[in-house]
Amino acid sequence: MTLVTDVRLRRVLDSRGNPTVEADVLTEEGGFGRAAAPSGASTGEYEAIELPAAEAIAAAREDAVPRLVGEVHAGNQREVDAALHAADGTDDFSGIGANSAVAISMAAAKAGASVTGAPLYQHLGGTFRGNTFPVPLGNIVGGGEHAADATDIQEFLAAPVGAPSVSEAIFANAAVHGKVHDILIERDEPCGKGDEGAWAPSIDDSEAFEIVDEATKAVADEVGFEIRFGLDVAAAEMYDEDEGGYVYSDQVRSTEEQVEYIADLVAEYDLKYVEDPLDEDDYEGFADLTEKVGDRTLVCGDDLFVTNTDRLGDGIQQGAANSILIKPNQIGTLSDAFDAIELAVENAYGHVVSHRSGETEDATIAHLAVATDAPFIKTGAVAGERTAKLNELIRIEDNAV
Ligand SMILES: O=C(O)[C@@H](CO)OP(=O)(O)O
Ligand SMILES: [Mg+2]
Repeated sequence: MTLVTDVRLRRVLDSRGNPTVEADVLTEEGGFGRAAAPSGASTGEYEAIELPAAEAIAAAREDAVPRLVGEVHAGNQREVDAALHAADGTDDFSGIGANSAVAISMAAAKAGASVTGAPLYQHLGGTFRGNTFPVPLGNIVGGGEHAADATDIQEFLAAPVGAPSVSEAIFANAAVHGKVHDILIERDEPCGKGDEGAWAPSIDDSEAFEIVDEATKAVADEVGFEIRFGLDVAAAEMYDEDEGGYVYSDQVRSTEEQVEYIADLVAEYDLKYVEDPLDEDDYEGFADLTEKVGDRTLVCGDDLFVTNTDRLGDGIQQGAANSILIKPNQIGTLSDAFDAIELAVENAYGHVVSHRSGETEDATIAHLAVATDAPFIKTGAVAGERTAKLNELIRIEDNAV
């Protein structure tokens, strides 16, 4: 019923204005799915390889499309993703590009869903999904690789943990984003936005903590539920062995100092979430910090784990982090992302489904989060390519997909 009859690939724009891969998958019975690959800026060293879009498309047309058309069923995700791996022939998707792979993998899932008539989250997660929703982590202020002359820490993320519904959580994050703008104007700190729509003022991290703390508290008072906040430190981008550790604008912190610094921030601001607080090779540092603060906050591995079951397995063994960021394009297929989620869940690690800094209107990750009962989703607070996912969550909640 879902035999693939055609796969079409094209270059489209991502939110940074770069070309990315869009895939259409067509099946018997008129099934159709379309999806596009996102793209990172603070990419992890161990991620699957993204090729230039034109190159990825040419390679996929040559090697993958013949293994898909007339050969696999879009409704059988493992069959589709195994064909992508076989076509690629490497262990990091450097053959056809993780961007071609993930676009085809997600488009096939949508095509499979369209034939059965089920919403994508239900096709992926089964009939018992759709009643629980992730807490959206909303990027409010940021810098790092996502904006020049802004904070050292890449993302300050609102976490509306007490929201009674996902839509109220989403609107609360937008309100925090608006409140931060008001405070910045009061402080005479006019600014633009970074790649994900977060404010990117030329302030230091300590001022950003003050402002985000004030804004989350003010909005929590207005809406009447708890809003905490968290960070993506993206520490691998700061780490420089030759400099002796983590290079901030005003100082260099050794690994021990970095662990202490983050633990102090968790205590002082009651942080709900800390992503990539240490370098992507430092399992030990992650384990130290998790030991110190893991009972009160989520310590999340993004560049550390890169949605990869081998790296997550190592982390579980060493007690490094207590949650994993899930980015399908880091690993190349939905099947691989599901494997990482299953391993995490089996080991009581939380999973946080995530966008990339370069995004499209594609809303697959909203469905992936609901399908897997993810406790959190990180997909921005404002900006069209971010609201595409947030508004899809609102529609899923409203049974309108
Ligand atoms: O570090 C991150 O978590 C992501 C998304 O916020 O950024 P990028 O896509 O640039 O890796
Ligand atoms: Mg990150």
